[in-house]
Amino acid sequence: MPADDSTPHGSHPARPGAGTSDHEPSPPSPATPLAGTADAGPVTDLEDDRAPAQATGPGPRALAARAALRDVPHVPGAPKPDPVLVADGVVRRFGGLTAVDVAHVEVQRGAITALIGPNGAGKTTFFNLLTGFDRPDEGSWTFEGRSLARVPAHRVARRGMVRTFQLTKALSRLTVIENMRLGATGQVGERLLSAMFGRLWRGQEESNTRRADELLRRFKLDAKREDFAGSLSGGQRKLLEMARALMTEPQMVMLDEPMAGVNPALTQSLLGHVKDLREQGMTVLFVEHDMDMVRDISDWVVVMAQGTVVAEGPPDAVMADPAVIDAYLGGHHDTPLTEEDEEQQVAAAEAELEREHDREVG
Ligand SMILES: Nc1ncnc2c1ncn2[C@@H]1O[C@H](COP(=O)(O)OP(=O)(O)OP(=O)(O)O)[C@@H](O)[C@H]1O
Repeated sequence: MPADDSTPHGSHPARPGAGTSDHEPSPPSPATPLAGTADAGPVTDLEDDRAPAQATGPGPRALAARAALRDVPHVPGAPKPDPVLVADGVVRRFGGLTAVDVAHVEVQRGAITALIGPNGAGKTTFFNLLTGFDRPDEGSWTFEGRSLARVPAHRVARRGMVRTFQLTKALSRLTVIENMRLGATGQVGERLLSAMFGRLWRGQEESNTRRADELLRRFKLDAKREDFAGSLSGGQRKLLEMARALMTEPQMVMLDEPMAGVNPALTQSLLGHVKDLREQGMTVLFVEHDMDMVRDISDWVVVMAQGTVVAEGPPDAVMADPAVIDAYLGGHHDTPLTEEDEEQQVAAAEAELEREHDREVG
């Protein structure tokens, strides 16, 4: 989704690696930051982004999340030992197209789960449904055991499940601190002005500003506090989106393509912050095309294709799964034609040529 897309839905080109952004300052380090960085701890200083990744190893919560998932079968819809989010029979149709048809999926509490799949697989639509930005035709889902069906987005956020929201044009024209304050309402995209000036806001302004400033310091955006959000680099925007999502102190954070448009200079910082969310006890579900990031930080991967979940498992197992390779490359990519098929195809083509010739002649 482009940074200025004002809708929660967008279609995104496939990205084989961390993208670069025109907005981003040029990276001082030529090293590929995603290579060999598994579970480096959170980077706490922008200067550190330019240093080689520290091999600090997985944190205690990362180890716990992986241990908890160790015996979960690698099958679509696999039950988890401690699911925080459970979806059942969620269907979304657009006219004749079934964009989402998820029979059953569970997201493990305290883990980082990646939602991957080829373009058009239904990932963003599923995300929008879960977070109340869109309504399904069928299905139900629960968060912390409570139904979220028909709960609007701002209430979903208040219940502890937030998603990052791309910087819309309107948000780009607000300062960084104003964006953070909007995050405190739990819903950035909706009722922008009433959230800014309404009565809901006034009483809490001071504590919200304190929290906003703390988060800006943590995300190294405090120097940008009064700058227009639109002036930030691609990577800084992603940091702002994440910081803003944390204003409501959520239990679960949904990240929509956190690496899209991020220059390699900031990827370490972003990866560190996502891992840090897990270390603070949050559950993370993210949609991402960048497979290096998926491999690096995920405890579990859910793969969608044509609206359904086609595979689940830890990153390495999932990426070696023929069903996943098929989903990405198309079902017939490596099926060689038999001699019979080939003869039939040649015969059909010759017959078509003959018919065409006959039409032209007579
Ligand atoms: N509002 C809409 N109206 C009509 N069709 C839609 C709408 N939103 C999504 N679709 C269609 O639903 C399907 C799933 O789209 P979706 O964007 O959810 O896929 P995705 O997996 O997120 O893809 P990408 O990785 O490209 O973002 C696509 O065929 C898309 O064209």
